[in-house]
Amino acid sequence: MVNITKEAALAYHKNGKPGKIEVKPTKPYSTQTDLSLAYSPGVAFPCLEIQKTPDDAYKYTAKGNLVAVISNGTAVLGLGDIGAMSGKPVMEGKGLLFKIYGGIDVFDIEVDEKDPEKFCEAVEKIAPTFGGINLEDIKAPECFYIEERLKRTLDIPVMHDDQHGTAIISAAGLKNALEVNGKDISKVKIVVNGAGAAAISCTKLYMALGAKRENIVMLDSKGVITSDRENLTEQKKLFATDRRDVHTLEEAVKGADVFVGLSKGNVLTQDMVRSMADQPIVFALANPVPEISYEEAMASRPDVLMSTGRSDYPNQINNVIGFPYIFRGALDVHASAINEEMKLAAVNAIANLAKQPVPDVVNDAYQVNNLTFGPSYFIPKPVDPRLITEVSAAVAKAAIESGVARTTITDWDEYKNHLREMLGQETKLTQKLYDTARKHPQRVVFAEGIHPTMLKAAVQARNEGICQPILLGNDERIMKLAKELDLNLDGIEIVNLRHDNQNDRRERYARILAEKRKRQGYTFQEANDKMFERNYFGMMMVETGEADAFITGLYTKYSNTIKVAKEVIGIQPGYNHFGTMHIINSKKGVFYMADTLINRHPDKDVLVDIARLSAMTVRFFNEEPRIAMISYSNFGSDEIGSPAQVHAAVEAMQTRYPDLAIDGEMQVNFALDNKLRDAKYPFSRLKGKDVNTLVFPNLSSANNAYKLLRAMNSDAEIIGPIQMGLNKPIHFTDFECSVRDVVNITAVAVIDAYVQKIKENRQ
Ligand SMILES: NC(=O)C1=CN([C@@H]2O[C@H](COP(=O)(O)OP(=O)(O)OC[C@H]3O[C@@H](n4cnc5c(N)ncnc54)[C@H](OP(=O)(O)O)[C@@H]3O)[C@@H](O)[C@H]2O)C=CC1
Ligand SMILES: CC(=O)C(=O)O
Ligand SMILES: [Mg+2]
Repeated sequence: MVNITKEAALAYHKNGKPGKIEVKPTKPYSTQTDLSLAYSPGVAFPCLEIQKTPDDAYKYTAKGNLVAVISNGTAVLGLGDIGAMSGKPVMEGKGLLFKIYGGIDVFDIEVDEKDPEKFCEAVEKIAPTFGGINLEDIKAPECFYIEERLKRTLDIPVMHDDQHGTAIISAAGLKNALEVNGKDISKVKIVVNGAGAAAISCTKLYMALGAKRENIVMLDSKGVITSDRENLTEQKKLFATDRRDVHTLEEAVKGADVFVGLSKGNVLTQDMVRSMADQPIVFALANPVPEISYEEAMASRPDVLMSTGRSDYPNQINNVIGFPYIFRGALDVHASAINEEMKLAAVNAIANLAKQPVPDVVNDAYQVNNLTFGPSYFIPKPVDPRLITEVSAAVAKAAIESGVARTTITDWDEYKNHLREMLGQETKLTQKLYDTARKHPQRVVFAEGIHPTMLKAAVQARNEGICQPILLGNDERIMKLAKELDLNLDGIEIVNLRHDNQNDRRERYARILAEKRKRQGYTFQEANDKMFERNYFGMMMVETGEADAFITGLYTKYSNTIKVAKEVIGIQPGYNHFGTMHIINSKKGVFYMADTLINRHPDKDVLVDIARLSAMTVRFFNEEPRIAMISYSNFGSDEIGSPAQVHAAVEAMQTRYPDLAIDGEMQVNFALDNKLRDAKYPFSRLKGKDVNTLVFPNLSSANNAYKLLRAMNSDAEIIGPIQMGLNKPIHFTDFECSVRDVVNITAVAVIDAYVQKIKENRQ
């Protein structure tokens, strides 16, 4: 749990550029021509096109991806009516969340106007700027009128987030919490504390899901809303109870199954929670202070299913899990509204996602091993990268089906890929690897079946359809671990090499290896002993064709694996060395780096082999290599030691491959900036070319370069290590590889195996 102090929060907002968001140009602006296009005279042309065809605003301006977060500051979080400008940090915060989770740009607009008519007029006048309007923190009952009117008068999606964003996510939470405790929504007794924007809308949606009005008791600041109370607003009347035995919260929650708080902090006591029915659901959603703290609720009884609106506790129910994705889906089909169908589609998509296996990135973000559906995880986490694909696609589909979309989407896979790319989660390369592997799945042996990362990766690779996994290891221990991690091993073979059911297999492998290495002094007995080691055994499976690829390295040191690979598999003809490459899949492009793991102090000949292998591997990924041989010196400026070796390797490569785009030695900045390079070294063979391959002078520099990128949490995805130069698809992992890393390597191994098979068939 994170402890946020006032000082830290103020410093966060103040430091650097004050506030949290900024506007950035999206078109070039460095030359006179750029400026003439961006502004006068060029800008007149799109203006006139839009005048003729208003929908062209989506084509020529930022409208289609721009949402206004508009508030008058009358119900800012649970802080109350603090005024328009005081609410600005919250509205900027919404802007930040829209951007990072939905890729949507936001102007936050604080309107100093409490009169609903005048407020609406202001919004209506600025609406042409935007593709959608997110109303925020406007108090009840005015918010109901405001939203209804703007929905009627505007032809873009308008949503009051505190009403519907909250309703969608809390309804998904309620649906799942009821699945956890096995209760029926039509029978549960629900107490809603609060009768404002959020509470009314949430309760309406619970009823749409099956909750019964007669089972609901709602309270406002004056206590239980009974039907005999005077001066009730229209919205409160909808939920006024005919019961006369309850007046206070304490009385209302007695025996209740569900408490939903959308009111203010610290109004629910531990005794009240204790008085509720078995396995009570407590959603204490007031912000920033919930109706009861997470700690207090959990200490009151062990069976409580607890949520708050805060990100620092489990089961966060907060509209952030809804609004970025709801607007994303609505904007992408130019929807004219956000309707009930779209809201229900979002509820179901969010609820279903919590039941799917959780990706590593989410476990890592919360520093846990294994989030699984249950009492402390029944709502997806806001950082879950699948929210954008699942929720936005469901919303967009519902908009199309319910007739409010003005454009359509036909290829949903492509749409989802586009969403992933937009957020930089997935770029084409990774997608291409998975798609290719999926078309040609192979039998992949995972050496360390008992390692949780490898076990999860094997299961995920099977789920992705990219391979038929074979796990090496003790079957009982693997099955026990799978049970603990809630993994299904259907379709995955386990080979316990100590008790292999193919009785003669170890012996058979030993004979083959001994025969192959007899001239290196190998005896059958030595080879037989080695077959008790997973790397020997697994590589022999590939060597004999009983499997297609092998993944190892989570437990084993490279030096050991390298030795075994050389003995069992051997280096490709025409090479004396092998190496590894890491791929940096960044917003700047895809870069290939070698040798990142194997050759510690390469001399000229080793560097030549690494450069040749790199060229071959880059072509394997369907790209033409453009290789910079890296050093701390440029084109001979340093003439001794490592730069001289690199220089000699470049000369050898250029002589041997006159058409290959390779040059050096050069520093990394010259490699990656061709303008800089061309200006200073116009003679280079790489003139005018964007380098895509970096061959480093030694292991320390290559290894540190990719690890530095990883440690800096850059946007780049790092794929690898990718083995280059062995006779068969034997691939290695890092000790610290994540599940995703291992699955990525598996995809590469599968393609590697498939390509080798094609080559063998041709020969
Ligand atoms: N987790 C989430 O995603 C979200 C949380 N919220 C939180 O919900 C709360 C309400 O927000 P919102 O609906 O927008 O605000 P509103 O101002 O529209 O509504 C507040 C409601 O709370 C009632 N209330 C105030 N004090 C009490 C009390 N002691 N007991 C019972 N009811 C009380 C008010 O009663 P009366 O009608 O008598 O004035 C009113 O009905 C805030 O704390 C907000 O942060 C809101 C949206 C999303
Ligand atoms: C989360 C939110 O919108 C609120 O508390 O007002
Ligand atoms: Mg709000």
